[in-house]
Amino acid sequence: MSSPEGEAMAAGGSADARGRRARAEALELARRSREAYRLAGRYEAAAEAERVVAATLVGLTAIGWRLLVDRRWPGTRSANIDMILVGPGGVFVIDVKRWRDPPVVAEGRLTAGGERRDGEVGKLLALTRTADEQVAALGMSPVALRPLMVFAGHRIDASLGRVRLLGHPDLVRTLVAEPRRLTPALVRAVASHLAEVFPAYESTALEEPGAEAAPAPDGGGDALFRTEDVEQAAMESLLHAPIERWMTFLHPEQVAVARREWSGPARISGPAGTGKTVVGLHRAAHLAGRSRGRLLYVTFVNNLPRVQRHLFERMAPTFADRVEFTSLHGWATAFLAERGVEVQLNAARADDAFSRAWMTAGRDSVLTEIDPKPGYWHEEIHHVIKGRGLASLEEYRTVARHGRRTALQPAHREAAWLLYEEYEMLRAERGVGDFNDVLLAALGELRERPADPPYSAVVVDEVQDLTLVGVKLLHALAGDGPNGLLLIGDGQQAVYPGGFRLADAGIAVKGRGAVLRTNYRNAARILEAAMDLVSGDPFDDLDGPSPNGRRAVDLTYHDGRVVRVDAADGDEHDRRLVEALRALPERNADGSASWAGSVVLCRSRREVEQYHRFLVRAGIPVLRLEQYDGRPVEAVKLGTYRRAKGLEFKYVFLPHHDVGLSNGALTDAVDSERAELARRQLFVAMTRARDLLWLGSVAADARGGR
Ligand SMILES: Nc1ncnc2c1ncn2[C@@H]1O[C@H](COP(=O)(O)OP(=O)(O)OP(=O)(O)O)[C@@H](O)[C@H]1O
Repeated sequence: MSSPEGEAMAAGGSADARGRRARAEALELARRSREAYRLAGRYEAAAEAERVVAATLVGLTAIGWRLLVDRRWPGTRSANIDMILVGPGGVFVIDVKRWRDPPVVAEGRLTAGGERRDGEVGKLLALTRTADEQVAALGMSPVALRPLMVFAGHRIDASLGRVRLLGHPDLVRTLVAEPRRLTPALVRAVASHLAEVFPAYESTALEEPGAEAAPAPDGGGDALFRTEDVEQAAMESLLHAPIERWMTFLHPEQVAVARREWSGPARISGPAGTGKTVVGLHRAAHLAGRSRGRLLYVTFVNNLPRVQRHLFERMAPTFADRVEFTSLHGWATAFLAERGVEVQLNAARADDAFSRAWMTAGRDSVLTEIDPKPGYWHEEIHHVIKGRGLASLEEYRTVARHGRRTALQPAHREAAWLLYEEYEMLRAERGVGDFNDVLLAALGELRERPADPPYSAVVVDEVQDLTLVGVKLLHALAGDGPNGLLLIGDGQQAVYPGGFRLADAGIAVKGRGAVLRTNYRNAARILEAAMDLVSGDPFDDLDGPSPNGRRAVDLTYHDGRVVRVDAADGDEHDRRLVEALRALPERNADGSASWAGSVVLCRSRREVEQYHRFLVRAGIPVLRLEQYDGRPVEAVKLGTYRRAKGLEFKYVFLPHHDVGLSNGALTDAVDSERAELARRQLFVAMTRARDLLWLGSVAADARGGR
């Protein structure tokens, strides 16, 4: 996922220039609004407050906004919505209200003078949906469209779902302060499109120049709004980095997927970098706009929800408090705590129980014929036996171990089951649970009593990394209702062994799938290098196996480089890494390298620790991915391949990238399985890079580095 790395600093130029621009905009707005006010006096026998609203909106046209007045709404019966305003902050469908009694919003309802006025909100929403459809044809996401009720003569600032309610004194300031979404050219293009699809009843009187003008109110522009307030609002908008383009515009096919009606659980798949998460986020916003309930956006890795939440807050601030971003384990732990169920999660003590179990039931068993190292069997227990929630040896005997390439004989399955039972006994003796226990307990609890209030939709990102129990849990949470469960993922990027078919989880998605095929992230050379690595590897993609790793992907052209460094020894390797980091093309104002868009990724946590110390000694600021939330930080990010799931960076550095990959023909099935997993993990790391991929390696005899 892209983040506004580096853009914040570039936003709007120097502080002085921004200040001048904000002041100029405020003055121009005041001047034009005064003119409009005088004109409004000529053409309308309008109340003073209404005249002020109209004048200030017209004034916005002097600073880059487009105003469409008195539109016809084809296909709708209520045609009395007043205006559509298009500007740097997006599209606003505006209904100006001239109520005698002040509007009141309480408990999700709109009233005035003690009478309910929800119908008015419903009407505005319905018209906004018509506009949603029209902008979708331009590839514009509904997140950039906001229905606005403006109250002449009253003061209010509230929201009812998607609808914002504003009194006229705060109107201009609020619109001007919006972060910038549309460039001037896009404002023109969107406004022209809307002018065509929503034709005017007649040309508006307000826009005609008048020969005679009524006098401006006392104090001129100050009676319409305070110029200083608008100046401050313009400054606020200029201080924020502009909203990334994909947060407003998608490929029309992506918009169609985000808005599609699905009668039950659905699935979005596609190779790395094809905008799966982007579509997932837009879909979450779309669903939030149509329902009143909570939504859950869940993924496996811990730090990704933080990054996604920040992206969503920028992209669709209106709905930010409606969507919960969380990791699966984070959600399950909070849910169990809410229900008063205790699971003493202690991964370290659970691992210790496994080591003991291995000593008694593993290391002298037939399992060593397959793999003498306990790691393989640890994974077998966590991803296959417990991860699938298997209840008996009988079940385990016949289960298809999707994603694990090494065949097990009945004797091996029996031995693995005994090891599992030993582990469970020792773990229980210690009174601790592992991650699977948390998910199993949450699933049991949910089956007994559903979540209250329920989620109206659950979006699962990176679904390929979940265990079967994890997916069952989310299915139990979302149910089989329309637009309830959306699974997003790509089997080629699975970084854990094991695997399952959706049918195993009782989830049917037939006929409700979308495949994305255009890579928007990686430069062609980077994607090519990554694809080369896995092109011979079949992979499991939840619905069934895929025969090989080379997939049809369309590329969006952009330049980029793959730099391969073959060093004679570890010291040279690391020296060249530092040189490459210092030579990054992006610079700070003082000419030093900008680290904001770069990441160093390692295979293991141990290696991360080593590189952390090394980079700090070399005077390079480091931010661990555990602390990264997607916002720009002037430091090199550092973490494991697994932690980098779902993220993206301009510059990606992979030291010792080829350790653990197969060099020749591997005869041992477990070794080839391990090498294949290592390739897939490296593939994930490589496909995080947008513009530069640095691949470090050391001649085999000198491997080991520092
Ligand atoms: N329509 C679009 N126009 C321009 N850029 C886009 C578009 N859609 C997506 N992108 C860009 O592509 C990048 C990759 O998107 P995203 O992270 O959603 O892909 P993904 O399929 O989830 O990737 P992965 O599976 O590798 O994590 C985004 O950060 C965004 O910058």
